[in-house]
Amino acid sequence: AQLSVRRPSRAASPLLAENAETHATLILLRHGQSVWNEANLFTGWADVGLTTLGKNEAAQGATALWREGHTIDVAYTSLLKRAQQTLEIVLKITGQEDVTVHRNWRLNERMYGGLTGLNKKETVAKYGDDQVKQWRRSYSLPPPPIDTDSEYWPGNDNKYAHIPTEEIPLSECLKDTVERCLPYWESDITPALKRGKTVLVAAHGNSIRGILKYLDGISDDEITSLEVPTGIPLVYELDADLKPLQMSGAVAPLSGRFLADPEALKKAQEEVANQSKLRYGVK
Ligand SMILES: O=C(O)[C@@H](CO)OP(=O)(O)O
Repeated sequence: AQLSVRRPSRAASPLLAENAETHATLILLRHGQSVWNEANLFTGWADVGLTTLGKNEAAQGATALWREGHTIDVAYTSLLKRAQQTLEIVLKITGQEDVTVHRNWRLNERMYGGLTGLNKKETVAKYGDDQVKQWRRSYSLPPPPIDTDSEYWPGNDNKYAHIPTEEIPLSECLKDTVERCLPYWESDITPALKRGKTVLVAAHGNSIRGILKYLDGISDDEITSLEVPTGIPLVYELDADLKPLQMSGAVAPLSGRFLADPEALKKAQEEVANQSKLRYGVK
């Protein structure tokens, strides 16, 4: 059944500085925990589904959005099922299953190259903390390329048969991810935002980090320490030039706000960073 949604007046959001006027709303959502997140494996374009916890995270994110009364006009996601499943859960729980969903490979996770399928902590044990940190978070140094014989090279997956071979990555750093995300941002997402729509993008940790770097003008250095947790919606209000408005409750360097209490958010962000720290957890 359609849930009733309370749409706050756009021009009078209590979360915005006085005189700031919202033209469009952008909601970014990383998928819930995937089977490979759970196993602590480098994932990238490997197409794995959500765990039960991941589905619950998506449901919690959906509830947080529903509580705030967001009415989604149009939704975008990647070609990977963990993001698609998350989006489906959100639209179902918020009673908005009729929303049009656009899927595009340019919103995929960063392609993890030769690291795809390796355990993050085992990789640290083998190559060292510094090397893995660089591979995970350096802005412009890509991990080693994947072998084109590998089952994880997207060129061997018919889902990507429509993409020219030279555009199918062998490995990507965040800079590469930004460069392949932005053309889609400009061609397909920007027009909806320009028309004042409320847009939901269900994507991935690193494709969202790339969009945030662009939106908030975050430096190459600062982006290395920004983590995006699973299943917590991140809401941006944009002005008519699509510049982000500073929202109260936002944590620098972001001007949008995560729908989570600050302590829970910090803990979730630290957990992402700690996935490649040997002394944390068991996997
Ligand atoms: O493995 C991946 O594809 C990503 C997201 O899960 O991991 P990381 O946070 O290490 O970049």
